[in-house]
Amino acid sequence: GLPEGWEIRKSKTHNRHYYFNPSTKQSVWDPPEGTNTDQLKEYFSALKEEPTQVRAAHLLVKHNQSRNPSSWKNDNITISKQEAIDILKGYEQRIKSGEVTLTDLAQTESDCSSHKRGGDLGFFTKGQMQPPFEKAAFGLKVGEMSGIVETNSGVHLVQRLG
Ligand SMILES: N=C(N)NCCC[C@H](NC(=O)[C@@H]1CCC/C1=C/[C@H](COP(=O)(O)O)NC=O)C(N)=O
Repeated sequence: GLPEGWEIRKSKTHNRHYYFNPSTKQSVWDPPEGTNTDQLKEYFSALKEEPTQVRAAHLLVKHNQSRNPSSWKNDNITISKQEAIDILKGYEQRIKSGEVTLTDLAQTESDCSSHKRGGDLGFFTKGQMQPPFEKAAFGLKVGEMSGIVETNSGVHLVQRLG
């Protein structure tokens, strides 16, 4: 709901939002002339729903294109990305059927060192994890599990814990 050319920025120093116009380089604290204040209110209330940090567990299957194709399980991972996806699809079905939990399966099957903690990565804010993983984790409700997420580490299932 901002007039053409304006965008909302978050000031870290003042921990509040301001309005910036990249072409004129103007930055102001109050919404510029012509702002649709109802839409602005909706924007900020939606923003409040998005958490600043989440806690998530993941089950990672690495493959031969992974940035670090080795893990506690296997010091030389050679399976293809498609094979990794097929394996993860199998895990996904078993978790969805209620046969096992992601946490249990991650303990023995995840190629991440977090397997020791059932895949639990603890709380993290934006900017810490690779973007596709962050996008998936922040888009989940607590308890919800993602579909297959691809990062440079490999392919993952992600479950939000908190
Ligand atoms: N802040 C916390 N708890 N730890 C730092 C995480 C650093 C972050 N890691 C990831 O994004 C990958 C994908 C999601 C989880 C994750 C775990 C990777 C996967 O294994 P790797 O590809 O490294 O061999 N193992 C650890 O980092 C990154 N920016 O690289």
